[in-house]
Amino acid sequence: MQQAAAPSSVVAVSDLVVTLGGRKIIDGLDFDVRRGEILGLIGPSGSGKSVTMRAIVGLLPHTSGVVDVLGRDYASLTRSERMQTERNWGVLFQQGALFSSLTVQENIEFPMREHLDLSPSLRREVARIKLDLVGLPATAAQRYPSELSGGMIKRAALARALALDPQILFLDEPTAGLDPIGAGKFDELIVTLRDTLDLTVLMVTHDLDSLAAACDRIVALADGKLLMAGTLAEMRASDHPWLREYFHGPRAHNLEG
Ligand SMILES: Nc1ncnc2c1ncn2[C@@H]1O[C@H](COP(=O)(O)OP(=O)(O)OP(=O)(O)O)[C@@H](O)[C@H]1O
Repeated sequence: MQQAAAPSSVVAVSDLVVTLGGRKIIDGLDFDVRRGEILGLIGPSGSGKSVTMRAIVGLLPHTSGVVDVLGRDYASLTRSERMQTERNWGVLFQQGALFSSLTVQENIEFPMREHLDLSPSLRREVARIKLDLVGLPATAAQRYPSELSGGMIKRAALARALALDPQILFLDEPTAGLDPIGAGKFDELIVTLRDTLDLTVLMVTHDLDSLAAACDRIVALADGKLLMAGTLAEMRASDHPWLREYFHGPRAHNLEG
């Protein structure tokens, strides 16, 4: 059954089914992302978190159901309407997915070239502002991704995701591969950006510290279905075996007390 998007929903996923290679990966999923929140998407490995994110941003087709972004059903849009809608979101893929043959500056400029009609000098200027926003020095602009640390790659990819001043950020495991201090700083950066740029954020994560430090709400998936949606406190109070193990297991010691 399809649900009407709540007024505050920036993303509303209704009865989503995604079938890949003949297998139902997402199986009747419902959840929404509310304006201004940072929503953490969790679940066991292979439960369909990345597929869900890719289906929302139109990189994977869905078999049935509705993905409504900013009040529009993405699947029903024309090509030019999709281009317009895509300007409203930025995506940070796992491992950053920067173009290795382009400098950081060129990577950040890439979405601007695709979507905006800016002069080269204005593009350069905007790219420098985005670099500054994510806490990278101006000297990083001329470097290639292979010359950056893992943390710098994440920040550069975040700068690229912010290139078009999006309303929504989609982040796929943003702190994976970062040391705990770097991961903590990245969480802080996401919260600061959300607050200063009025962003709404959907973050796929396995990182319990990120859930505690950055996320307002959490959606848990299992086998492509919604397990539970709620706050960290509500998740921690759940009796569901996977949620109990996840939120009260040995790795959850920072959340205790
Ligand atoms: N393009 C594809 N074609 C076929 N199957 C796919 C494709 N992409 C993902 N899958 C399958 O879909 C399932 C869910 O994958 P997904 O990457 O969404 O999991 P996840 O919850 O993000 O896992 P992890 O936490 O390990 O990153 C997996 O079984 C995966 O093999």
